[in-house]
Parts: sequence; structure tokens; C-alpha cells
Amino acid sequence: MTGAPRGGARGAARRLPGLLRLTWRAAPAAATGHLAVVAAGGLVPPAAAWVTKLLLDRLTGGGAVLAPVLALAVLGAVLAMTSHLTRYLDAQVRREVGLAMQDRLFASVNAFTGVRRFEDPRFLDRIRMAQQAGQTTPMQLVSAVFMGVQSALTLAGFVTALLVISAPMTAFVLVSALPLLLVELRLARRRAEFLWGTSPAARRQGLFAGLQTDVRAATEIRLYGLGGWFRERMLGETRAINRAERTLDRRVLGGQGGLALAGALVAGAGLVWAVLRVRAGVLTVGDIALFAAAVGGTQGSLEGIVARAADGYQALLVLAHYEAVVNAGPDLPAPAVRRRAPELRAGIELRDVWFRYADGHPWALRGISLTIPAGRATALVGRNGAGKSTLVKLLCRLYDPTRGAILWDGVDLRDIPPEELRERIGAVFQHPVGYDLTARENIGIGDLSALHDLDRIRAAAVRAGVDAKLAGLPDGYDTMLGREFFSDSDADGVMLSGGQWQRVALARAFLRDARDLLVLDEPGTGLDAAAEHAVHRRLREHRAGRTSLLISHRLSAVRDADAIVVLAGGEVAETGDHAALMRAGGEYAGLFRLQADGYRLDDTEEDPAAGPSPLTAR
Ligand SMILES: Nc1ncnc2c1ncn2[C@@H]1O[C@H](COP(=O)(O)OP(=O)(O)OP(=O)(O)O)[C@@H](O)[C@H]1O
Repeated sequence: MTGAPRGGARGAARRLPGLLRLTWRAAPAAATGHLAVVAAGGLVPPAAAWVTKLLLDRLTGGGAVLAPVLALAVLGAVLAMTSHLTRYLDAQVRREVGLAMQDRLFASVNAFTGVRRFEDPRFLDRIRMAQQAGQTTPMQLVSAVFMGVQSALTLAGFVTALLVISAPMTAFVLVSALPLLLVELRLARRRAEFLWGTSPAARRQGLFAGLQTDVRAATEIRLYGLGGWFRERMLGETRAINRAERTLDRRVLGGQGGLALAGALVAGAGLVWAVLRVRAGVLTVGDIALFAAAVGGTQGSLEGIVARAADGYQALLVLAHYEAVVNAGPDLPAPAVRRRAPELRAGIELRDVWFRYADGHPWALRGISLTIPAGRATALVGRNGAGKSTLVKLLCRLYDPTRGAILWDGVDLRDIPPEELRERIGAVFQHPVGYDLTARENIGIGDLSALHDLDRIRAAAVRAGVDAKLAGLPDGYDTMLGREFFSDSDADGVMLSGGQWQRVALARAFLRDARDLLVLDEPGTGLDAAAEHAVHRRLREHRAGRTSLLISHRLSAVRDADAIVVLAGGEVAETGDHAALMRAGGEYAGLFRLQADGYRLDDTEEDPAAGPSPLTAR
């Protein structure tokens, strides 16, 4: 899923009916009105040319001129109105179609049940282009079709006029437009290729630009003097995009400039021919006015049709990215037979689970076999990169094992619809997200049914030790957290400290505590020693009799778990309770003693087996 979308002209043409259907469904009234106005706008210019000829002939040959003059005035008024009406209806259609496209795109993105696609930079490029395509290309395409219809009507009118004067000259003018069509279509393809080809550079440029204004990076960028370096990298990407764009512009200039010159020559030659025919007495003065308008009009409307066709073609090519995302399908295979996730009674079994993030990557998990028994507290420990968080992500089915299976009371996780599985899990991840939402919402999103239940939200916040802080904010629980506030009235929004954010994330998980499995991946990250101690104490109480999986580098926090699993290099190195592992004198005992030594006030004062107290940390 990384190549440029294929399909060429045929693929592009296949996309057109679907988009027109979507337009019709999204904005039927505006689309009909638009088409009517466009048709009127298309017929006015040739009609005006005919009436002008009539007027000139009557002026030179005699006859009543009031009717043609009035007709010209009416046609002028219609023409003046069509452009305004077109703009208005265009915007109406654009908004409705844009909304429908956005809805469809994000419904598809949210239907990706795993996270692998969000780690693929090319897929992210595609989503970005799909977003752009969703906003601009439908209208580009609809306009192309509508304006193409308008130009075609104008063309029909002028061709009729030209045919009256000279059939060979009509054929000459029409055939001279063919190269224009070919050149414009090729340029449209080049433009679409340019957009896809420069999208990695555009992504990097956005990344470097964003970093320079990102509050999380602001401190380090200033401290390390990185501003100029990031600016230069951003400009480097912009220059690369500009170079590619310049090359494209030169091609456009060469192609379109040459054709414009050829068009002028054709029109000039036609005019000379018409003047000679007037001299010979074959054509009237009115005919020459009609001829000049018809040649110009035919060429103009042909150019219009070709330009619209090229615009539409380019839009359809770019739309291929949108389609690729919308039609990407599930990223994790859907269960052949959907099984319900039963209430957890026996436990979760990992059976010879192997996992790597991509082909060619090293194994993150190597043949893990273990059971997380229901109603017991299991702890997972190990050095950095041992595979702890990976194992948790597999348990939540954000990825599927590359080999082996995970069984929920004997049911393979792959047979359980992910949303149902996740309904049964409460989790705090290592790097929880702080949302630019109110304090209430930041906790409430842990269980959307509790979003308006302030009592439940506060109870969770009390347990996470953050209620006093949130209640004391300028608007209490309705204060905006984060930095991107939605409106002026949110100007009282506040930033939280890292540890406070962690507590908010904990409260979010506590809101889901009635679930079958509670997963806590480093819940103490960023908490001060007293807070961490208190949180772990509460978690201990809470975990009693429930199924939980706790990951922590602070071994004192896991020592009372029913079972401790030690991971090393993606494998289970040892399993047992604290006492058994200490007796075994392996990896766990080594790490525990190392940590206990760091907490001991002096070498003789404390028994390592009594465990480190965060309150005595130095
Ligand atoms: N999204 C990812 N893509 C590719 N490799 C990854 C990804 N996430 C983790 N890894 C790799 O998988 C291995 C295990 O990582 P994991 O995060 O599971 O370790 P961990 O035991 O949780 O470590 P820590 O204690 O540092 O949090 C590491 O070698 C890491 O580089």
C-alpha cells in the first residue's frame, strides 16, 4: 500500500460516476440549480453573437433594430447574473459534497481496528492527500463537469454559426484543438504525479514547521539552540518542492504557450480568409462579425472543455488516494466466525506468541507462552525493549501475533470483534494522550456513557488523586486543558504538569474499572514519589480479586502481585511470585537488589526484601 495509485485514464473514468452520484445525493437541489445556471451561461454567448450579426445586418441593410438591441440587453443581464449564481451554487455544492466526503473518509479511518497503518509513513501521506482530495477535488470535478457542459453548449452554438459560414473552416478550427487536448491531459497527469511525488517532502516540511511552534518541543529547541537547524531543514524541503514545481511550471508554459500561439495563428488565418470573402461579396459585414465571434468562441470553449477535462482528469487521479484509503478495508483480518468475548472466567493464554512489527524487523516477542489467570494480579517486568508494551498491545489486539495465538477463555482473540474485546478492557498506556478538551471530557472519554455524569467522573478523579486540582481550576471540571483552545471563551484553559496528565489518564482508566481486564503500563510514570506510592496502594486495593496486568519498572510496586513474569529479549525469562523469584536469584532478584540498593539510606539500614519505599527515595 505504498505505490502511487494506478489505473490511469480508465481508472479515473471509472471513478467519475461514483462521485457524481455522491454529489447528487449530497446536494440535489444545489446541483440541479447549478446545472441549470451553467446551461443558461453556455447558451448566452452564441445567442449574443447571432443577435449581434442580426443587428449589424439590419444596421447596414435596413430593418428594425429595437428587438435585437433589447435581446442583447436581456442576454447581457442573464450573463451578468450567471457568474454570481454559479459562484453561490458552486459553494453550496462544495460544502455539502465536502462534508459527505469527509464523513466517508474518517468513517473508514476509524474503522481501522489496529494501529499498523498509522505507523506507515506512505499510508499517512495517502491519508493526507485523501483529506486534501476530499476537500478540493470533488468540487474541482463537479465544476469541471458543469463548466464542461457549459463550454459544450457554447461550442455547439458557435459551431452552428461557423457551419453556416464555412464547413471546411469549422473542421479546421475543431481539428486544430486536438493537440491541445492531448497536451492538457498529459500535463494533468504530471500535476497529479507531482502532488504524490512531493508528498514525503511536504510531510517532512510540515513536521519541521510544526516542531518549531510545538509547545512540547519549545523548551528543548531553545535549550539546544535547534531553531535554526529545524528552520533550515524545513526550508530544504520547501526548496525541493519548489524545484519540482518549477520544472512542472516550465512544462506547462512550454505546452500551453506553444498551443496558444498556434491558436492565434489559426484565428488570424481564418480572419484573413473571411475578409477576402467579404471583399469578394460572398459574405456580409454581419457575417464577418459573427465569424470573428464564432472562431474566438469556438476556440475559447474548446480550450474551456479541454481545460475542464484536464482539471477533472487530475482531480480523478488525486481522488485515487481518497479511494485507496476509503477502500483499504480492515487492517486486521475480520473474524470468519464472529465469537462473543465471554466474561473472563479462566484467563488469557498466550500460546507460543511470536511478533515483529514488520517483515525484516527483529522479533519483539519470541515464542511467549504464559497465562494471565482471571481474578489474579499479574505483573510484567523487564529491561527497556524487553517487549512488555508490545505484549500489552497484542492483548488489546492493536496487532495480531505474527505466529501463535492469544486465547481469551479459550477463544482466539482473532475471532472476537475488536470493539467487543476492547469493551472488556480498561487500560493506561505508557504515554497517555492529553486531549485538548475540558477536564471533564478528558476523563469522561474513558467511558463515553459517563461523559455527563460528573459524580462518576469525580469519583474516578478522586481515586487518581487529581480531583482537588481539577475542581480548583477556573471553571472547575469544565476548564479546557491543553493549549489549542476552541474559542475566545476558552481562554482560561490551563496546562497540566506531566504527572497531573498521568493522573487524568489514570482517572480515565478507572472509569472503565468494571471491565474484565485492567492493563496498567507504567501507571506511575511522571508521578512524584508520594503520589506514586498512593496510586500503587489504591491500585493494589483495586486489583484484589480482579484480573489485572501491571507493568512497572518500580519493582516495589509489583512485589505483591500474584505472579510476576520477567521478560528478557522478547522471551519469558522467569515466572513466579516475589519470594520465589528472589530465591531463584535470577534476573528479577538482580534488578530488585539493584533498585533496593539505590533506596537504602545506608548499606546496613534496610532489608532489600522489605522493598523500597518511594517515600525514602533519594
Ligand atoms: N511501533 C514500533 N515499530 C517498530 N518497532 C517497535 C515499535 N514499538 C516497539 N518496537 C520495538 O519492539 C521492541 C520491544 O519494545 P517494547 O516497547 O515492547 O519494549 P518495553 O519492554 O515496553 O520497553 P520499555 O521498558 O522501554 O517501555 C523494541 O526493540 C522496540 O524497538
